[in-house]
Amino acid sequence: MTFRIALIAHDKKKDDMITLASEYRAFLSGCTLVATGTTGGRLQDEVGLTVERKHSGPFGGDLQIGALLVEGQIDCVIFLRDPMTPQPHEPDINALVRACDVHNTPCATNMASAHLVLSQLQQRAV
Ligand SMILES: O=C(CO)COP(=O)(O)O
Repeated sequence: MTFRIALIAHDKKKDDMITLASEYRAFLSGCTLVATGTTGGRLQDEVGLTVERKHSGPFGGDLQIGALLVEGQIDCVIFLRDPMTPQPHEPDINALVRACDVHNTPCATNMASAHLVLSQLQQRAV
């Protein structure tokens, strides 16, 4: 079984995303991955993952991923949000998280929940 996973991280959480993706690299390399622009670029360059890159978050990337999710093309969202820094595209961020709730799609917004979700999916993929 293969999963379609969206990976997104705010700037101060991008190092955490790289750490997370490196830890789950073997599993993630067997998944279909989509990411916002800058996050996706780092995942490609630093972890060697193949990632479909959407626009950067402030330029609509969260909305693009939200649209895919609404169309049933995303199984899980890992969205490492920065709760300490105001974001210019806060409405887009809220729209994506809301879409996850509307469509009952797992959405991990911090490292602890991301580990739980990815380890569970990894087990199911075997
Ligand atoms: O802002 C983001 C999510 O809201 C992330 O966008 P980037 O991956 O392009 O930095």
